[in-house]
Amino acid sequence: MTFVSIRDLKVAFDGVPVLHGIDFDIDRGEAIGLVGESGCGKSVTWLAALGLLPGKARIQGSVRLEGQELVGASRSSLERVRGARIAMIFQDPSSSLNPVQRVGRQIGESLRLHRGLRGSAARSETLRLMDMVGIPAAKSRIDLYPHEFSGGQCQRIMIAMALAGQPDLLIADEPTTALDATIQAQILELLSELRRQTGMALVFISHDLGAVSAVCDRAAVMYAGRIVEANDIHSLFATPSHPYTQGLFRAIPDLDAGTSRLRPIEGTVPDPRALPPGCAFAPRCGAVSPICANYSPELKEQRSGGHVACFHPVHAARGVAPAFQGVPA
Ligand SMILES: Nc1ncnc2c1ncn2[C@@H]1O[C@H](COP(=O)(O)OP(=O)(O)OP(=O)(O)O)[C@@H](O)[C@H]1O
Repeated sequence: MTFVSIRDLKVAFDGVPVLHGIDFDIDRGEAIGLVGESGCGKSVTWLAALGLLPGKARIQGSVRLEGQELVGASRSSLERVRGARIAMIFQDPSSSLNPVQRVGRQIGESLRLHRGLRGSAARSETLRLMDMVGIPAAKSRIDLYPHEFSGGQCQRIMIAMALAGQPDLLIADEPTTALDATIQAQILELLSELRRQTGMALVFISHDLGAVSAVCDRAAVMYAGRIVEANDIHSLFATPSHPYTQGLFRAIPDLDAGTSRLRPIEGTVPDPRALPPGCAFAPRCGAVSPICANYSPELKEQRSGGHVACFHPVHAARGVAPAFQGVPA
């Protein structure tokens, strides 16, 4: 049975569609990246799946976790899934950690909630988790408050809280965006290592193709509430086919060639209330033709593998090495 299966997932706020029918599967233990500019629908996809959107959101379609339907599931069954089967970490740990509660207590609370651990069992498991996520001298720091840790260490504590429920799937929503480059690389390395150790699957949400390539097996590129390209990470980097994916690659600073090679995609993601009639990327696309202005292309499997939603996909090798292919040891 497919581990996670998302079919025709749609979300609208106050009657305005922001997600237009998302389809994808995740295998057990797989790491999948969701990439795209701000506002493309990366976060809404998962908040919808976990029942975390506000009441005004209208959700249609299906998200199944090993056959269990999550869309429309009762609050109590979603509460059982959250944390224990699917955990989520966010960009800014300081807004998710309670500033007036000791970190050990916060991790312990997750252990009590999801695994029923209390007292000395919870404390020793908290220490083990702090150690696992690389907090040095955990024994002497378990009773400190969040402000006594650095930003990178707070993100590690958030990861420890997420792991407390032994989830089968961790959703990391821009987990490194607020961190500087060295700490970012360390957190990416930690996520990859934890995935190897625990066998959990990972959804890594990011603007940053380089970071996605460092941790993911596969990636889906989103634009204006749709998946426009999906492929294994190697093929996506070698032969990006959608003009938007190509644009994202051109926007990566190429340190070897100097910053003059950086070419941002002109224009902005359209407002969901004023989407163009055909392909939503058409107004920004260099390969646009009349058909693009009138019809929205479907996501189709390509002969070369991978899926692309474009009337004019490109099938040439990119020939440019990604700026960031791995993390330093
Ligand atoms: N609670 C909400 N009410 C109304 N609109 C919302 C709400 N949450 C998200 N949206 C809209 O849904 C669309 C998708 O947002 P989403 O947060 O999923 O984008 P994203 O790709 O994750 O961007 P970012 O990288 O900035 O988080 C955007 O147009 C956003 O304005």
